[in-house]
Amino acid sequence: MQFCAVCNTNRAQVIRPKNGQKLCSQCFLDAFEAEVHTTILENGIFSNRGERIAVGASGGKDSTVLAAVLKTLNERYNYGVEFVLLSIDEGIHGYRDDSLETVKRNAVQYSMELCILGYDMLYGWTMDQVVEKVGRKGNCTYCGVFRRQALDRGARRLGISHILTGHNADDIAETILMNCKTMICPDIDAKDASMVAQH
Ligand SMILES: Nc1ncnc2c1ncn2[C@@H]1O[C@H](COP(=O)(O)OP(=O)(O)OP(=O)(O)O)[C@@H](O)[C@H]1O
Repeated sequence: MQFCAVCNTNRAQVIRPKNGQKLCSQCFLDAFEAEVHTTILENGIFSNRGERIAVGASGGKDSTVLAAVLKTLNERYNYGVEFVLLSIDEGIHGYRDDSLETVKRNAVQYSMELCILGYDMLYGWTMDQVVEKVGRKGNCTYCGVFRRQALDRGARRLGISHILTGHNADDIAETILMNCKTMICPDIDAKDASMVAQH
């Protein structure tokens, strides 16, 4: 059995990809929260007390962790800001419906206001209808562009000028690989790029 590199008492349960450190779950949570807090302070992310800030909430693990850690730190360090969950329903049957249920539960659990906006409300088309019209090829590109704009429009409707998203290091690596692919490796597709990013 390997012991946690920080407390040296509990069993190590996580290997941190960024530094190879083996930590128990409590020490991992402590380190993660401390790093997020430091990033918030160093970058002056919450400089306007009383400001309402949107959290892009997809119902997936990254944005759920984001909402949870923001609630914890806002209470612990009294940033004095208010978070509003903003969810975009692309209108993809059998895909977003389930995750929106998670967002609704999160809103209750974290006591955050929730705003759900659909592509149908914003653009007059659901993604299912777009696919029916243009086919499957390239539909992720349409969807990604619509989603970014939908988050902007949603925030404007709420009178909010800042949006936080749960993009992580893998997402950034994937974006870089996808942007490079035409130059260095034209055959790589999004799934391959994502797998490379994770390694
Ligand atoms: N439908 C959505 N509504 C609101 N925000 C979204 C939506 N989809 C994505 N986002 C925001 O963009 C971030 C990155 O989205 P991406 O599609 O890469 O999902 P992901 O990396 O799987 O994250 P998650 O686990 O939160 O779904 C999410 O963490 C979230 O903050």
